Amino acid sequence: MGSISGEEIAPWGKAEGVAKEERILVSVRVRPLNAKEIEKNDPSDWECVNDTTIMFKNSLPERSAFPTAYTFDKVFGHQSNTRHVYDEGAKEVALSVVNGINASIFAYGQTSSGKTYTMTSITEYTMEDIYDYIKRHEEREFVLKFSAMEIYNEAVRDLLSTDSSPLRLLDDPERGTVVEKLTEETLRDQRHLKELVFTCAAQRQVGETSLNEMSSRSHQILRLTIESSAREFMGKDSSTTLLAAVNFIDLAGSERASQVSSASNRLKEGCHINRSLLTLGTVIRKLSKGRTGHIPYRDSKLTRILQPFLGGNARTAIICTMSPARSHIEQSRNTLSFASCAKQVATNAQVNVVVSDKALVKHLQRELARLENELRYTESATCTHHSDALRDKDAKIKKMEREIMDLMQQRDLAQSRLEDLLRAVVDERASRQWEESSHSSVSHARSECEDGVSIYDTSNIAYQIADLDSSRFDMPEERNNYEYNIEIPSKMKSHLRSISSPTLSEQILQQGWEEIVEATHEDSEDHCKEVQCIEIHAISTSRSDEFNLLISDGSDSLLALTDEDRLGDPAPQSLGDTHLKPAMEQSIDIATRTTDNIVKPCPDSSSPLPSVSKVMNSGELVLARSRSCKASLMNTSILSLLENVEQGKETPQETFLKESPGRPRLSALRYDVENEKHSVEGSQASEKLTSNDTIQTEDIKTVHGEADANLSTSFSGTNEMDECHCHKQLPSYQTWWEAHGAEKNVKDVGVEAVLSPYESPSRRPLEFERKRQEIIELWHACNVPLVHRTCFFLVFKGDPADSIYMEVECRRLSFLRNAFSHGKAGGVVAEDGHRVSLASSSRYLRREREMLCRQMQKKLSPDDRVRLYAKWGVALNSKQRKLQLGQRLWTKTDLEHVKESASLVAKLIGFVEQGRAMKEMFGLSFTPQQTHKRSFSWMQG
Ligand SMILES: Nc1ncnc2c1ncn2[C@@H]1O[C@H](COP(=O)(O)OP(=O)(O)OP(=O)(O)O)[C@@H](O)[C@H]1O
Repeated sequence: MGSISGEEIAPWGKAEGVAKEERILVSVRVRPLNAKEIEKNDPSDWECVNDTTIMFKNSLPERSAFPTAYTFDKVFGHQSNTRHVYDEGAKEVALSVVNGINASIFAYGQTSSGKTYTMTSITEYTMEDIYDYIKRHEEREFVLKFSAMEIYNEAVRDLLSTDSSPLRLLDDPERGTVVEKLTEETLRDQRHLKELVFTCAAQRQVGETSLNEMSSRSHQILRLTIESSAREFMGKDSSTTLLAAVNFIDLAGSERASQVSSASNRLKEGCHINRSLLTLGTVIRKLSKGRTGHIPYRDSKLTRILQPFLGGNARTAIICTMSPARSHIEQSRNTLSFASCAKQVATNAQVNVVVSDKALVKHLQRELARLENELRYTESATCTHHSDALRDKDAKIKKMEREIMDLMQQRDLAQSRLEDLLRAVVDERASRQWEESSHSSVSHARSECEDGVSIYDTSNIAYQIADLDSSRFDMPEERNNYEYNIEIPSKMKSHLRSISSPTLSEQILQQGWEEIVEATHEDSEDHCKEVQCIEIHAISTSRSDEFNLLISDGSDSLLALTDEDRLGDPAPQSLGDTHLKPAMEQSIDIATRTTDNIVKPCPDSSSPLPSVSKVMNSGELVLARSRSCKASLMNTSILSLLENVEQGKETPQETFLKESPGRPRLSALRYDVENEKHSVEGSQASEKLTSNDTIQTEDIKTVHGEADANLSTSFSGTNEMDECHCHKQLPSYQTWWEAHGAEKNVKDVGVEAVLSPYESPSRRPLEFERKRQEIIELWHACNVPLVHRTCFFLVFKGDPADSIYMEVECRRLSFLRNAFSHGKAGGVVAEDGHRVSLASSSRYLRREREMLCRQMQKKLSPDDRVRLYAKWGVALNSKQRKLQLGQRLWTKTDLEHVKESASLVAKLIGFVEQGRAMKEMFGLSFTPQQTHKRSFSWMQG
């Protein structure tokens, strides 16, 4: 140190922009006791024990908060001269300016501590060294500028101007705070500089204080700005300029105003001085803790102007001056405390390189070219990546298109095969039926039909073909509960219309429909269980004297019985006319081909055929449908199950099995019989039937015998089809159905429904989930009974063969919901004139929940109930807990809730899954059947 050589200067441009963090260089200078202090015998309490440590000589009182020793970068005792202070405590920092680094040298201390004394000399030494450096570096051209200002009473004054009016501070986006109109003299030489410094000293505000006759009452800032450029490159594109400034800051005294006994203007100065110094102290303290948070540079003009030199882009040295006298102990401690804080402050000085316009343009052009290169490389890399990705995607798309084509071909093939199969089945059956019944029954059956014969189709698709062109649903008057109907598929209808014999049409339709169902199932063997059983019951009603030829299972046949029938009118013992016998025998044959679990319903000995013959002979018959076993299940098994549940009976699995797929009539009878017990209109016939609960073929015989007997007596000879029955009592349920868009909804339920959504094996699980969720929401929307929901939910679990049932359930529910929502606020009108509405179904739901509550008492142990209350969020200390639990079931549509609800309801009703038979029971029971008034039909009002 001590001199500046060319080597000390960073190579031009190399240090450009490189910030170097370093701490402020802090030194303390203790002046000698002055004359006054000596005169007052004010002892010196401070001793510089070495060049970095100063100690308080006297012992401190106990528990004193003040340290006895302070360490700084440099400590100068009273014997140190200013040259030494400069060399050790300021020179290195100050001369950074010639390297393009900003620098500032502060003098801080109380009045009369020697700030001006020290700073004046340091400024002078620095100037000398700078000019010395310039002399030794002729290869560079230097431009020196000098400016000076003072901040007096928070006003900035230009010390190089005679105009003492305060200057404004401006915020420049590039240069920071700038003093407006501040004179900046370009120095001609060193002497010029000395003159200016002298001028400043003369201009500076001084006054007398109790401690200093020539006290500097302002903060003085002398600024020397140095620009330097290598002469070699000057005027060339590559020329650069170093630009930096060094500040010499002689602060005003840091003492308290009270310590300065002076005139009133001194007190005012003190306030302003202290304000600036207070802010300076705060800034230094905050900077000493890091640059986090707000630094209040703008709180004073001093800190605002010096902001770049305080913890910023500058090297900084602070020389703290102090008096050793005991009388100034407090101020000395304050000074040392400030110095300690300043010691922690770090700055980030960097070489400030000014680039010429030409050089700047060149530099920017180079930078632009570099960036463009980078961009091109990135783009090409990205393009390559994208084109690869696109190729992959194209390949995938092509592969998927091929797969789609394959699947579509498979679908078309399957569809074509199915249609062929259907056509073949229907044709075969039609021709067979024709042959078997071609003797005489055809013409007779036709005449019967033309007279108003009502036919139920086999698949529980009830329709009436009194007029084939306008088939209507048969809906006996006394019915007040309904299930849904499904329209016959259009293909089947057209076949039906093409066949002249209604009886055959009915049978063909029946069998054809079953074939459709069979065709949609992978295992067609299972569907051979679907029994066609023709039973003929002659029914006479006292009101209408109508004759119905019923092809029916036990359920419907019983339901079709009028009061008079049930009262034991003798059945005809023989039938003279056997027009329908071949057809019925055929049906019976089919029935006998059923699997073992199906009770053969029509043994020869007790076949209803004689009765049928009799009825047919009368010419006043009602042809009831030959219903397959599956048709009966919906009306029988579940309903009987529910009835049993209500009556506290268990429904053992084996019983259910017996009653479900293979014993349609018996289960129906049993159900009806039990219902009849509760019916106001309980009949004698029913009572007879209740005497036998065991499911035996004999029962069936008995039942049929009874029925036949009834039929014989009810045959009272009316040759006309009751108009009322045909047009009023059977008020075109189909018309109602069609009017509500049901035909459109359901007519294609069969084949299309099976083919479309489930045609792709990969889509089946997804499609099933979607369909099931749709159904769940429709149940919710239509207030479908919980038992129905439960059974359906538990039965259909995604087997591919379930598709038709799911589709049918979905469509009929959609129809119902639409009917409810489209101007059917009062509900939909069933053909018997009863209104079925959301309100009525809601009432039913309420009753159903009450029923389930009663089951909870019977089926669940107290522990089970407590567990369930906890699970379902029913407070244990609340009242009517079972009812609360019941009311929580099936109230949401999320799958988890539905599963839980179904599980609990199934337990309560003793539900046991019955496999395919159970499904069929759901799938094809679409007819708006009247069941019993106490049935659980979910359309019940
Ligand atoms: N180190 C020193 N050696 C000898 N004399 C000194 C020293 N320091 C200061 N003095 C003398 O002390 C007196 C006060 O010094 P100076 O004016 O520099 O104090 P100051 O801190 O600037 O006071 P103020 O804040 O009131 O301006 C001067 O007469 C000066 O000559």
